[in-house]
Amino acid sequence: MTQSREEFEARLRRIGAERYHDKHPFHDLLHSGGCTPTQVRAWVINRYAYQSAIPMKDAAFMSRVEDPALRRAWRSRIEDHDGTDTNEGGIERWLRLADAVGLDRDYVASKRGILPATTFAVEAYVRFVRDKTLLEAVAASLTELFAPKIHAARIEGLLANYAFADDSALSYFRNRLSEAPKDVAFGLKWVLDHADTAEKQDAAAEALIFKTNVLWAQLDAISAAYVAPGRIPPGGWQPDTHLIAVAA
Ligand SMILES: O=C(O)c1cc(C(=O)O)c2c(n1)C(=O)C(=O)c1cc(C(=O)O)[nH]c1-2
Repeated sequence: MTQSREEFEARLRRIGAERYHDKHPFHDLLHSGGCTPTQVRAWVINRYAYQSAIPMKDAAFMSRVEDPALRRAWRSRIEDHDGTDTNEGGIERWLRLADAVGLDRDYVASKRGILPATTFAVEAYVRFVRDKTLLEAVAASLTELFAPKIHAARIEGLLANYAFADDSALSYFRNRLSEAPKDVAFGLKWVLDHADTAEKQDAAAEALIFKTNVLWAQLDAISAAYVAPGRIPPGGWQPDTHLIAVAA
């Protein structure tokens, strides 16, 4: 049976409450100051896979949109990450975080050393957005409903617990606090407007679940490789390599 707008929105929010990666133990470790410099660096390196793929998935999305108004509403997402003449952009901000934790930013940007499972998860998201319906693609982006809370917790936790953390290092997250709400307000309304049958609502909910799995799998991969006992897969970043002379 088709759910009302309100019921369907509540269903989407429940998916976040149950499955979003703020529940992952690696985030508790990171935000509470329990990560070693190696674990923080492993997270920065691997999360770059996600950061660098986001504008590519948004470009993949836009390449399929016939409606100029939808493309116009969407394109700021690419600029938020890639930057403009007046905005350095999220990718550059992420590389500043890499600098701050003592990593060679060229190594991070090269994406060598990213864990296999992280790569698979991120590629699955780009492919999902390229291949599924537009409704499923927009619904998958709605994990951003839950992101501002984790970004705020991260700013607070990192500032309190790590010497590397300052306004410059954490500017990525502070910017997302203002960028994400505009994206998600648009995306949520679009999904609620377009998921007008039970089948479409189910597909949108499944897409959001898929996306929570993309996020969760990345943290599982980092934990399996870098949290004790820890087994780093062949080709994964080796601790104490590709550093610059700054203490994390
Ligand atoms: O730090 C996080 O926990 C987190 C999560 C998510 C998310 O929920 O997908 C995004 C981001 N950050 C983020 O910074 C970001 O730019 C972003 C874009 C998207 C997307 O699916 O289009 N998700 C996220």
